[in-house]
Formats: sequence, structure tokens, C-alpha cells
Amino acid sequence: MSAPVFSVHNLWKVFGPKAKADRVPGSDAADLTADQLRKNTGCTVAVRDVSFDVLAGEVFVVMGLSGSGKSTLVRCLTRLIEPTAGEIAIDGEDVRSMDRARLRDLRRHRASMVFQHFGLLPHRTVLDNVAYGLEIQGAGKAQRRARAAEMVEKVGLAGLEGRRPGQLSGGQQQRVGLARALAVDPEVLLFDEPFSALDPLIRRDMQEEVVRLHHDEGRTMVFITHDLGEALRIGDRIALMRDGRIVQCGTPEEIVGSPADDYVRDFVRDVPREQVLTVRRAMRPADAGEADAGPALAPSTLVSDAIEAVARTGGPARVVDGGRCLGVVDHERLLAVVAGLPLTGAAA
Ligand SMILES: Nc1ncnc2c1ncn2[C@@H]1O[C@H](COP(=O)(O)OP(=O)(O)OP(=O)(O)O)[C@@H](O)[C@H]1O
Repeated sequence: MSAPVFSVHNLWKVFGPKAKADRVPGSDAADLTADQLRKNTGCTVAVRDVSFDVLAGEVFVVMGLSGSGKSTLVRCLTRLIEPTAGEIAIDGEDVRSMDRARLRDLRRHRASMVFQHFGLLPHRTVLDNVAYGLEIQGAGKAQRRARAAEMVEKVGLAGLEGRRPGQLSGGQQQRVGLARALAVDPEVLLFDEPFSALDPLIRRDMQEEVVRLHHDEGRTMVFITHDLGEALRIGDRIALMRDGRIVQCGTPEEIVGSPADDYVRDFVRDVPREQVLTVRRAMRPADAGEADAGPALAPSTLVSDAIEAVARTGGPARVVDGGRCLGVVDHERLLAVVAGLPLTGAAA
């Protein structure tokens, strides 16, 4: 397992008069309903006793309905919003005790944010917009133009360097925002619902772009979305938030295959399970003779692909890893996944 980049422990953010807000974490007041707390103290709990790690090289998605606390949580990571209580570390360094200079360095070099509203400078060209972050960092002109040109190419905007943001589509503008964040080569990219203003096709395009960039570079990413489909497509792990809490944190397969409670179960109810769950989860132990016959599938094969293999041959398929048969999937197991039935007697 890789090392954590961000490590968050018992984090709280309570909005409201500071003297009152500071007393809420861990107190009885924290258990009041949102309405009662607001009436009694003027405070709102946006993030409530949250702990998680973001591991090096992963896409960590923070998902939840509007108002669940996603933006507040992610803004707390670099103290764009000051946390009320708890601990945050980046590469083991305490973020809450950083002074202004160190914080500036954190935001400029180590954890850059890509916002939903791209924040592009309207009178500057694409190239100059991309170079902007480097300019703030104090890089020389030749160096920043060369680096910006490389990033423009990387996000698929080659040829449009000289345009102004107003001459670009929404998707292209978002690519400029992405290139600008990448140009400073941050350790972590933080995305706050970057694609929610885009139409669905362009949005899909940008999701693929993020996944591609991630595969090419292995850069750590924290990605906020309220769209479950988006979370499942791009997330290595997903933290699902509700009322400021993380109700479940896990891989898409864990969230869809083993929802932690009724809220999560309801949230993922309409997900096509066969497109998220793998045969590793669906398989059962092989009976005598089954370990040597039938098509072989890697454990990471999606159930939807396994259905095709099993339908074609008529018999069970083997789940094979490094030459070893881990178990088998047959019609019954695969149908149980599609139907959302519990998988009893799993092989692993
Ligand atoms: N500056 C603020 N002052 C008071 N309350 C706030 C402030 N910012 C956010 N909140 C409240 O904190 C809670 C969490 O808000 P937040 O914006 O983090 O949610 P979100 O999940 O990002 O929502 P969305 O998807 O709509 O952006 C909400 O109840 C919100 O009203």
C-alpha cells in the first residue's frame, strides 16, 4: 500500500461565531439537529469528525449530495477554509501549524485546486493563462512558455495557444484550467466539481482525460463530485458524505457491492452492478474438476465481461491469478450480481 499524501484525523468545520463554533466539536451541541444548533448558537456543522487518508497515486473522490460538506472538507485540506478542530498532514507535515509562507507554498506547489469556474483571465491567451501559475511561482518567461506549451499539448489544445478564453467552448476552457493546474507540477490536484457546468458528452470526455492523465502520470488527485456515475468511473476510492460525515470510504466495488448502511444502499441502488463488480467478488469455490476446465478470467474482470464468456461457453469460467484458480463464476453467481442478491459462500 502506498504512503498517505494527506492524512486527516477527526476533522471538524463548524461555521458561525468563532467562540461558539470552537466549542461544538465533540460536545452535546454537536448532536443537536442542524436547525436546533443554528437557533441555539448560530452555528452550522459542515464537516463532522472526519478521518481518512489520501494515498499517493490514487484518485480519491469525495461524493455526496448538495450541502453534505464536500467543498468545505476539501478546502480545509489547504486551509482555504480554516478547520475548527482535528489534524491534517501532508507528507507527514502538520498543515494546521503552517505559517502564511508555508501555506502559500502548499497551495502553489504541492496541492493545486482546479475550480468549477475555471478562473481564467479573459484578456490573456490560452498559453499565458496556462503559464500564469508559473508566473506566480516566479519562473522565467522562456521556461514558463515552454512548460505551458507542453501542458497545452498534453490536454489536447495544441493549435489553440493564441486564443482567448472567450473564444473557447466550456470544455476547452476547462482543459485550460486543468493545464494551468498541471503546469506547476503539484504533488496533488484538487478538483472541486470541475465538470458540473459541462454538457454530458464533453463531461464524459473530460472524465476520460482525467483518467488518462492519471494513468500517464500517476498523480494523486482529490476529486469532488455529486455525480455517482462520475465517482464510479474515475475513483480508485470514494468517500461518500452525508451531513458532514463520511458514511463509507472504499473502492467503487466495495461501495456498490457492500454498502455500509441503508443510506449508501439507496444511493447506489440504480448502479448497474455488473459494470462495477468484478469476478473476484462474484466467484465461489471451484468444485472437483472445475479448476481445470472452462475459460480463464483475471480476478479484475468485470461481471459484465464474464457474462459474455460464460454465455458463450455455457459452463462456468475460472478466475485465475498467476496460474492459480481462485474460484469459479457460473450463471447463477453472475445473475445474482445483476439481480443484487447477496453473494453467499464467496471464494475469497
Ligand atoms: N461560509 C459558510 N457559512 C455558513 N455555512 C456554510 C458556509 N459554507 C458552507 N456552509 C454550510 O455547510 C454545509 C456544507 O456545505 P458545502 O458547500 O461544503 O457542501 P457541498 O457538499 O460542497 O455542497 P454542493 O455540492 O452544493 O457544493 C452546508 O450546510 C452549507 O450551507
